[in-house]
Amino acid sequence: MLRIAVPNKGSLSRAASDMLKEAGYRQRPGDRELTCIDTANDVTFFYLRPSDIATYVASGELDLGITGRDLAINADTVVEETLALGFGRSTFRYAARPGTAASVKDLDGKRIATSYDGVVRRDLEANGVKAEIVHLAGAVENAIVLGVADAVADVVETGATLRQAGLEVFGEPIMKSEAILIRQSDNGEEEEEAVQQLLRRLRGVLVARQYVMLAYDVRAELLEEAAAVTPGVESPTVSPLHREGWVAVQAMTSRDNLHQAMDKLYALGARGILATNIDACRLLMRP
Ligand SMILES: Nc1ncnc2c1ncn2[C@@H]1O[C@H](COP(=O)(O)OP(=O)(O)OP(=O)(O)O)[C@@H](O)[C@H]1O
Ligand SMILES: O=P(O)(O)OC[C@H]1O[C@H](OP(=O)(O)OP(=O)(O)O)[C@H](O)[C@@H]1O
Ligand SMILES: [Mg+2]
Repeated sequence: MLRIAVPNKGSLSRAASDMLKEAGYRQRPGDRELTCIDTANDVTFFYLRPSDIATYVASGELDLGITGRDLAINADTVVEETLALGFGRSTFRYAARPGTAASVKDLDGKRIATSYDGVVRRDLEANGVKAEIVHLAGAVENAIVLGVADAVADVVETGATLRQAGLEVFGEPIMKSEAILIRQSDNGEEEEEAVQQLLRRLRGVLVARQYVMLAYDVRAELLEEAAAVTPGVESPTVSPLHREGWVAVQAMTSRDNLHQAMDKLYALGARGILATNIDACRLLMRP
């Protein structure tokens, strides 16, 4: 039976369970259960603090886990990123009172408050900066006004928390994060079929979220121009229409430029342009 770690609370918890449900797995009914057995798929899910998940996966006790890339890098253990899951996006940045610092180099000899000591230590080392790391469990933005640090290093999503604390980011982002699927690095074992299946299902969810199915009718002589607007993943499907000289086209189209594509098709003379959600899929996407 496959054993998978899922965040039990925090920013990633709900989205991780939702993604697994979309991929056809059973999830716990509430938010207090610590495990959930999915007998149909032969998987047990363990609900753990996201910052502990890399430790369990690295030890080999659990086969896979969902956590944040920043948390995985922050852990003392090494794990492998198997798949980026497209939610829980954030950046990890330094911040201080406006005008105090312009780059990481200005942190030499200063005190930096953070909950992510590992990420900060690595970044300071990479930049040859010697600074004191002040570990705090959370709400690190308060550390400057309360006098325990000169700068902070923390997760920034919208930037609202920093603004409220009167702080400004400075320097290059330390890292970009999102939720990722992790496994033990180099465990030397052939990937089990159950792992392959989970990966196929999660990739299917990613594609289903990213694409819509676009269908339209167009005059046959305009097909090449229309197909250039909607090339699909492999190639658009073209079917004859009862109406002489017209064809029906279907192609997967990225949500990001869906409306531009629909406008172009309409201008070209395509009609009956319909976009529908994809609920699930199995595809071989080119990288
Ligand atoms: N706005 C956000 N705040 C915090 N973490 C976020 C945010 N957006 C994305 N994340 C990601 O969520 C993970 C942090 O998970 P964690 O469970 O610590 O969240 P949390 O909301 O800070 O929970 P906690 O209540 O334990 O502080 C990191 O990978 C982080 O990059
Ligand atoms: O850029 P924003 O959208 O404001 O989000 C980032 C903030 O959210 C998180 O705090 P959280 O609510 O998890 O509290 P914590 O600091 O106690 O973990 C994070 O630590 C930042 O403080
Ligand atoms: Mg937090």
